[in-house]
Amino acid sequence: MFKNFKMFRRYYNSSAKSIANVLKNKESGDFISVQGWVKSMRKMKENVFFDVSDGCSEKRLQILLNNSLKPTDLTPGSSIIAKGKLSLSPKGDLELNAEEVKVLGECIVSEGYPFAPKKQYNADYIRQYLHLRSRTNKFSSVLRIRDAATFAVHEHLHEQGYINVHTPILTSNDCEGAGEVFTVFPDNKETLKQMSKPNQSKEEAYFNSKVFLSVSGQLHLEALSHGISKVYTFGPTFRAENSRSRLHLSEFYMLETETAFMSDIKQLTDHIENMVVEMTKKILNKYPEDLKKAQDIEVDLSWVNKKFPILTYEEAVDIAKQRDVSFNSEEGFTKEDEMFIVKHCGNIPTFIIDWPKEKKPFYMKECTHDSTKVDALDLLAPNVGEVVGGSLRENSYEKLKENLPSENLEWYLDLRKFGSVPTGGCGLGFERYLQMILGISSIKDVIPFPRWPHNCNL
Ligand SMILES: NC(=O)C[C@H](N)C(=O)O
Repeated sequence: MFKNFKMFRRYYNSSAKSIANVLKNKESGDFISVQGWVKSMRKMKENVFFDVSDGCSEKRLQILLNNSLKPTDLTPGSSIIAKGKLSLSPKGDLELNAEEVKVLGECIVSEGYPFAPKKQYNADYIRQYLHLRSRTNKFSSVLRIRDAATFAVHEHLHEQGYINVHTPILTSNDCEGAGEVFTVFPDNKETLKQMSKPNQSKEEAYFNSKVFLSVSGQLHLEALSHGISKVYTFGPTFRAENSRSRLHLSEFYMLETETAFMSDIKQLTDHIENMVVEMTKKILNKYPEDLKKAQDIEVDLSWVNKKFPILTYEEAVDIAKQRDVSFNSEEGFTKEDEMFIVKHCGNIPTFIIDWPKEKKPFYMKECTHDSTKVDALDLLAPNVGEVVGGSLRENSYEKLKENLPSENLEWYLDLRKFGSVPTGGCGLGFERYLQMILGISSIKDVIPFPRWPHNCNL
């Protein structure tokens, strides 16, 4: 069977190669071993044919095995390791003529395996099996695109000279001031008893102050941007919103950047536009197949070659009034308004700038041309509405002191005393970005284990 001893050794000593690697680097006649899960099977007179995927790429390898060698527990969904010689199928694709197939774990369909081979299931059905979701073709493509987008974030920002920093998850500030925080304190009664001082609430016993899961890394990022001028953080953030909508999660990932020496809102819109476009182009170029497979609907991404429109808040209000004459600017834009505005601007992600001060948090910089407005922005995207929020930061010590919401933030004022610089920053909702490029309706379908009210069992 083996032409010489060297080949024999190579075959039996080689550890299994990834399927993408085999298809890229091996050729007909090579002896290999691969491992993965059986996706579908066809039994013919002499041979059984089955497709194997290891999930690390969208690629599959067809394996053919003589019926006499077929293990009885070889079924769709089982995990296997196969050894044999590559050859070309009649269609010209590489396939494996297996000499040995070992089933590592049988997929016991009778135990209630929820996914039959080749059947399409809708997202609501698949979501009932979060622990088994990565077995489906669609969700494994979503996960690989999520990984590609993560990589694109780091690659792009490093190309632009940014430094990645880790901001804390436990924090005593509610950056956005919206009161949507999860409070953290020890569960252990003994620890609480030991640590509580008289008249102290149990929420304050451990850290001597109330501590929350971070709603945003911004304030810490601002602190770091005063020594390292271009920084970003990319991690989980938490919001205790009572929302079960298709666009909200209790735990989501946010990419936040902070740039020192940034003093014009145009610099910030350019930075965000560049970031969103370049990330998307990287994914489009490197993972076209997975992108197509992960998309719920065909998404028009031609905006990567267009300029993002910029509207003032007033202009956006005028557009929203065309949809609904009774638009109430007190209540702000609804999701429907946001979608309408984006559609009105040609389904290209659209910035809204010059926001009324009372609609935005304390840290945003007053516009020089109008003291009732702040240099804030929202980026609205097709399919999701707001995907990025950001602003120039108020760097006047006096103005900031006047508006500071809590004494806990004295340190934040220090930043304006010691080598203060104008800075600008933003936060991109990572899952909403994925929804936007994948046309996926529910945010719960772009994150492996979504958390939302009444749902944190797995
Ligand atoms: N870093 C940012 O500008 C994001 C902002 N703090 C937000 O949560 O919307």
